Amino acid sequence: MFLFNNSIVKIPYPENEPVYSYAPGTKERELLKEAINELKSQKIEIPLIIGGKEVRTGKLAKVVCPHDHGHVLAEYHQAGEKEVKMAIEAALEAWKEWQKFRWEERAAIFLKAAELLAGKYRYILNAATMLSASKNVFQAEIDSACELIDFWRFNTYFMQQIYTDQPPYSPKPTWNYVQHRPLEGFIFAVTPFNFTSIGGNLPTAPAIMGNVVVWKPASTAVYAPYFIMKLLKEAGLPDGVINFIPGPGSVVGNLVLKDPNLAGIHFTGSTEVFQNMWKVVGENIKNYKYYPRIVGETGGKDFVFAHSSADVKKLVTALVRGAYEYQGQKCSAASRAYIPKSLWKDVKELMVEEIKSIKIGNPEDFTNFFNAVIDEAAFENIKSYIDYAKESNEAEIIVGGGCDKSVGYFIEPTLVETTNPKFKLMEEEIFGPVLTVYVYDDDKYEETLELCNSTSPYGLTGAIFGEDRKAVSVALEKLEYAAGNFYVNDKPTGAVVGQQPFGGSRASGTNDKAGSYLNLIRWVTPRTVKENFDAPEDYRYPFMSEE
Ligand SMILES: NC(=O)c1ccc[n+]([C@@H]2O[C@H](COP(=O)([O-])OP(=O)(O)OC[C@H]3O[C@@H](n4cnc5c(N)ncnc54)[C@H](O)[C@@H]3O)[C@@H](O)[C@H]2O)c1
Ligand SMILES: N[C@@H](CCC=O)C(=O)O
Repeated sequence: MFLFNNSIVKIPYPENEPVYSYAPGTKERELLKEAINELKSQKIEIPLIIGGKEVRTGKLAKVVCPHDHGHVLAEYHQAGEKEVKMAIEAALEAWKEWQKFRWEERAAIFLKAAELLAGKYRYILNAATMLSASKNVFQAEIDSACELIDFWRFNTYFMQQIYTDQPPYSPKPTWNYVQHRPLEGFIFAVTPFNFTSIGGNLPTAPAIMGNVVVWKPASTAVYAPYFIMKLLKEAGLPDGVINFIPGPGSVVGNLVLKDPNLAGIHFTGSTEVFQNMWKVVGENIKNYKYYPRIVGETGGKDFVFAHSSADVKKLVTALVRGAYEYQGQKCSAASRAYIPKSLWKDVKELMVEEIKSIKIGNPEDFTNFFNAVIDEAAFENIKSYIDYAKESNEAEIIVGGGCDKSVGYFIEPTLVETTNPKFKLMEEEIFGPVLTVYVYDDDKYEETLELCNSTSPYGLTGAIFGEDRKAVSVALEKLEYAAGNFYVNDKPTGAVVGQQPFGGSRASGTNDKAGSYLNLIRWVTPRTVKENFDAPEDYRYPFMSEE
């Protein structure tokens, strides 16, 4: 199984996967429609995958289309205590071989996975994401196809960068070098519902670096991950390197987190869940064999801040895309905006016109820009914020606000204006298509930047719009810690692997930047080796000699 190769090989220089258009008449459109029809015509059964084997528990849960919740796409088996133990054992068993694989072999597996996804799996993964997460074709393509392909191509490249990073100096007669070993133990990957690519990246980033993984996907995102497991097997990933155990977060999480062999957590999801996981780790710290690495990207309250010199059309496009693409269910989505009084009339008029033109419905109809939110719990939570705004005398719904869950979980793109810059909707993450605007006096630019910086506990993404360079510079300075991904005259969403490493700090996470060497470096434990080619033979130092 090992490649005997005495050459120093190089990973191909990665390039971002092109985004297909799916315009009428294109081949990709035809293939995607075929894949959608195929998935819709069947109800599949999704097993757990432990040590490469399919495991069925009989404790079944449903996968439905959020835009048509009567349509069941699959039933999946849920893990309990027995399966959690089996998954950890299978991972630890696989560790013995996997950590010995040469890095070129690991790279080859993930580069092949990228090609499989760029080719025959592209349509199945996109169709699965459209149907089970309610994404339009463009949102599916940039996520489940392009971003995941990019993660695999770029991460293998970054792996090589990490391995080549060596101590700069070895004075004669010594040779110093660093071996970037995988962690001892297993990594617990816990993934969110909203990005298939994050689902694929969190277990594979540690695996690329030679680690073994127990993967718990979100209960609302089991469908597309199941196809990722199939793809990885076809790419040659050995059994047991990644073990797939869907199940209730609290049940699976608590069991895994207390295992003494836990070497790391790779999490993306809400701040609350992450903080609880950290707490469990803290409470069990004496029981672990190693200090678990904790990497988590969590919530956001992302902002767009406009200066009076902003271009109104560009600002409005960024607000509409930033707030309403994928129904605002991106951790990076614009959910609060600060607009100067001098621009508000024009911005408001154009926003209302644009929002009213947004076509809402099933993603299978490619003319729809906007689809459903993920499930009933999300629907009720988002609606509660809209109801709160409706009832408040500090806010007004400018457009939208309608909610209907009779067929699918549909919430209209909603624009709220508030007179209170600390209004609840300006502070808390809603994770839905609700954008709240605070209109400020033009001459209070700097004070309002400070307000923006101190309003929410998060620090994920943000954007400044303005043609006046001095105003942009002031914003860059005043908002230095307000966002881990900061945009100048661009929307705060849509980071691309290899271009804008992604993540935030404050309550938004550990900022270990997905899609960069900064993330991969968390999955190695370096050993420094000093070889001495001419070791001293006398313990005495020269200064001790007699004159
Ligand atoms: N910063 C980022 O890069 C980023 C990216 C995507 C999503 N997010 C955040 O994710 C959230 C939305 O995703 P979600 O609804 O899937 O989040 P969530 O926190 O509800 O769930 C995330 C994962 O945690 C699991 N989980 C829940 N309770 C658990 C427990 N006690 N122990 C272990 N695991 C547990 C869930 O089953 C799921 O797999 C938003 O807050 C969003 O901002 C952040
Ligand atoms: N990386 C994505 C957000 C991921 C979170 O949901 C973006 O930049 O929009």
